[in-house]
Amino acid sequence: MTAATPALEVRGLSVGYGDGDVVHDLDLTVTDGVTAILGPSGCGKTTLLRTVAGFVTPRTGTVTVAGRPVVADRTAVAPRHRRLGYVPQEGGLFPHLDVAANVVFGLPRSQRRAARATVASLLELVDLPDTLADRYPHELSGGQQQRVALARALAPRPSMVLLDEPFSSLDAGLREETGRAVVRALRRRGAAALLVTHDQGEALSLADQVAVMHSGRLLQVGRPAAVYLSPADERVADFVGLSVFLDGTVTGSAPGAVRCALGEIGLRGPAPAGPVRVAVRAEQVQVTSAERGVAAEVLDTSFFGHDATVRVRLATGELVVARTPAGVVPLPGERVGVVVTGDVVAFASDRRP
Ligand SMILES: Nc1ncnc2c1ncn2[C@@H]1O[C@H](COP(=O)(O)OP(=O)(O)OP(=O)(O)O)[C@@H](O)[C@H]1O
Repeated sequence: MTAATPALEVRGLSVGYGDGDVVHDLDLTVTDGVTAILGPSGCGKTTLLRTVAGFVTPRTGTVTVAGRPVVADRTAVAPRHRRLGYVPQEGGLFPHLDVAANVVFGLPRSQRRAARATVASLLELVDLPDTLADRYPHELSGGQQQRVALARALAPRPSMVLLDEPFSSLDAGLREETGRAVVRALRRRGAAALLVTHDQGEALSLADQVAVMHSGRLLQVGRPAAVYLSPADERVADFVGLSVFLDGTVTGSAPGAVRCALGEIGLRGPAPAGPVRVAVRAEQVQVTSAERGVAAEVLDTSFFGHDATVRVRLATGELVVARTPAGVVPLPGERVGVVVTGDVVAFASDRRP
């Protein structure tokens, strides 16, 4: 594989189990690094991952791993020969084998015996101490189990690792720490990764590239900031981040601006002239004193510690959500003013989800 050879190329992939397809004519290129497949439950993320792994046979399409076709016209390379690592949701460690035996399990039999030093270096790779080598999976925390599962997946030096919701069973703090450790290990090893998740925070914070999936199709593939700041359509804006959508009009009277119930707001990126749907991120909405901004009444609030969300109803009837600092949360029923900071994106009105 040369530096220019993508770690993974998927072209025209359609996959179904019965009558209809659950993945439709999908294209995806992973150059290197971590690509997150982000989408709601049932959109086909796991099916895509399992098809790349070779556990599911597609109806049509091709899959190329590090320049080598593994699914093509008359080719279907067996899963174990695809040079891919696989980390399932709950690690999938063998309960009757200790950590060392689990880690070397993916290596050819001839290499397993001489592997004590290999075990130590693989555990070090995932930031675990060698002292865990003799423990059994039930003697490890959930985060440690996932790191061992990654060490096992990386042992045969795959060009890419497939991770299926690997952190979903971990609690919030552990999830973040384990996620960072896993990405560090992948980078150290120079392995690309496809990470399936329905957690947008995980996708945005861990991945180099985010592919937003909906009903078996990819709506947008791009860097995390691009997907967040310039969503391709209303469905992406709705699924990634917390937004409110308001009817608006791009009149052209103020260039690069849109008029909606929150006033006239600058536009980020192009928007069609005429009626549009305006996406305003909750963190762009400031709740202030009633004398300022657009008049509103507080409906309810949710306190999260690091911040809070405040749901308000505008005098025009529209509901708007604001993300506010946790120290200044107004009370339900309070009359407030609402101000938008920064630019917004807008989509043609006929492209509602
Ligand atoms: N083995 C199977 N046989 C039949 N239908 C299946 C099978 N596996 C998945 N499906 C269906 O295919 C669709 C996509 O499922 P898939 O598991 O790929 O989605 P997902 O996005 O990974 O969902 P989740 O996040 O809930 O795991 C769903 O409607 C599901 O019911």
